[in-house]
Amino acid sequence: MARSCTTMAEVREEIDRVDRLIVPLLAERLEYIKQAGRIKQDRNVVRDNWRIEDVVSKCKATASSLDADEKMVEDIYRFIIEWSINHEFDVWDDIHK
Ligand SMILES: C=C(O[C@@H]1C=C(C(=O)O)C=C[C@H]1O)C(=O)O
Repeated sequence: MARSCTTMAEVREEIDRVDRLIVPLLAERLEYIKQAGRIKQDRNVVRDNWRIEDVVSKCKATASSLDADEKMVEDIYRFIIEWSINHEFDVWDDIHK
């Protein structure tokens, strides 16, 4: 799947290309987090532990199907989800102030 590179310039070109794919997806994901903060009626359900584990297990399954590093994916997703929950709390609090 990844291109075989022979120079660091090529490696960095590919990393920059991949990052230009990842960042818009992170931004789109965050738009849905904002909508969750608008839709949820109760502050107590902003953090849904069942859903956190559901997201992590689905992402690990995707990583596994690609033969990618499941632990890396889990660690990054747990960070993204915690960041998202903090942002969702900010959105919720702003709407209900
Ligand atoms: C978006 C939600 O809110 C939170 C954010 C999640 C995420 O970043 O995927 C998952 C669970 C929630 O604690 C949700 O409940 O689905």
